[in-house]
Amino acid sequence: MSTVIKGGTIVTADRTYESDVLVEGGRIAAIGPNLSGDTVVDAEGAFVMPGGIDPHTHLEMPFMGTTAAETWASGTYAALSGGTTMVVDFVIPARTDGGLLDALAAWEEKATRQACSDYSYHMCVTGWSQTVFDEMEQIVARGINTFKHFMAYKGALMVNDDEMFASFQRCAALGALPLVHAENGDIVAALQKKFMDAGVTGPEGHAYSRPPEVEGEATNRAIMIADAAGVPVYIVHTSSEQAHEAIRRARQKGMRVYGEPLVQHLTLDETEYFNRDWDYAARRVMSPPFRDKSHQDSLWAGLSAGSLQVVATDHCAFTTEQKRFGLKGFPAIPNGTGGLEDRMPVLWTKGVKTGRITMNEFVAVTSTNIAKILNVYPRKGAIEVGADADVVVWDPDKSKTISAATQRSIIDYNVFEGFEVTGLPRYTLSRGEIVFADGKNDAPRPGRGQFVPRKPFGAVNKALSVWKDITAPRMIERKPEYMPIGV
Ligand SMILES: NC(=O)NCCC(=O)O
Ligand SMILES: [Zn+2]
Ligand SMILES: [Zn+2]
Repeated sequence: MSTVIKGGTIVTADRTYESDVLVEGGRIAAIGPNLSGDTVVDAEGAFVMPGGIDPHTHLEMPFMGTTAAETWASGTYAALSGGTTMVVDFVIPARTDGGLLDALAAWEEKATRQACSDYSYHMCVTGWSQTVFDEMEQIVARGINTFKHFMAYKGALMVNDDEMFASFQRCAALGALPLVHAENGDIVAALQKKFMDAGVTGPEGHAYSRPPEVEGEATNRAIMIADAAGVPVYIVHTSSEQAHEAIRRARQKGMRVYGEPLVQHLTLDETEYFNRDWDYAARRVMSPPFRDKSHQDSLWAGLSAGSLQVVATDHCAFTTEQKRFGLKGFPAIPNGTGGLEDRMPVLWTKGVKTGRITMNEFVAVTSTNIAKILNVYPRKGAIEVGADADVVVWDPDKSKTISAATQRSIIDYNVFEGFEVTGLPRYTLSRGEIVFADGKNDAPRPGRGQFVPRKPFGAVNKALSVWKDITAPRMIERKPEYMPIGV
């Protein structure tokens, strides 16, 4: 059985051209004019792009005394309906001194049964021990080449500098990439207490207690630790000019540092937390919080200039009922928002249609760049012969108003409620299978999604370790005649 995507314009990270795409056995078999196949997918007037990759999700994650309500089944269906064909989810060990393999087993149990889209994992390092050191190697052998570190969430997920340094060195040795949630967790905890003591108990206190400086400081520190350990580093949910500045500066110095703004931070601002409706404001509580417009401008500039590489969602969706756990005080509001379904349409509307980014940059930041960073390119993130046929047929004229009432996500609200978006998937194909067709409401089969293993990094980590070795501080050989006598 073959499928031909006919009459469209292919848009990749570096080219735009008219061509048909032939799909066989789940892969792209040919690209060229006048191709034919058993099934025809109409791409007339549409753009044919690599399916989106969202490298930052927390589906059914146990967190802050509850569990994120978005399931693997609903979240990955929502993703496909918005043009995202692969998600990368964070595995969180239940213990700080190990349990990486147990946590992976728990995540596999949920994902293999339910995932509609392809998926991969990042492993979180939430403490340091000989067991963590040993298990990291086995995690890499299982196809996971990224380890996440939280500099915030004191008393829960947070790691200290020495633990991070140890883990980063281990990443360097294993050919893995460390990821960092960069906020100064000690200062956040102190500011949370300060605002609670002052009677600021509502969601606005969440934003006040996590100012951009807290993020900028931690980003600088994470970069310094990565440099000392001789490993590249990826900063998740970069939300502020201060963090972006740290990344920019490091990159100018030749360091391999990557930055990931979220579509929420690009399009929603801090006034959301000042809304008089408690539920409205609490539903938007996430870390880092939404910032003011000047930070948004900085993030958009970073995407077009190349100092920021990826747009993700950090999809970590709690219901209104769950958000109300923090009614007595904002520190207890579960942190996280949704966005999986809306990332591509919102970014297209607010980015491509406004001229902030080009179509090719859109493909780069939603798919190709992260495929390269995660070492799955060109199997994913490419329209190339031999690549997985993860393709979105994008209709640039199709519009809708985002609404919780019509979304696939099972959450009872949407932070983009009322956004008018133009540019939506007409079809989404995952390994050649049509998993979303506009106007049809059949969800793809849960469990059809496949785990995508990722090999350790060769070139980048090797280059860095060779250079670090050449430039390493060395002992100075001193002849006896240059040494003090009789001491
Ligand atoms: N971002 C957020 O508020 N929740 C998810 C966990 C994290 O990534 O920090
Ligand atoms: Zn985070
Ligand atoms: Zn996250």
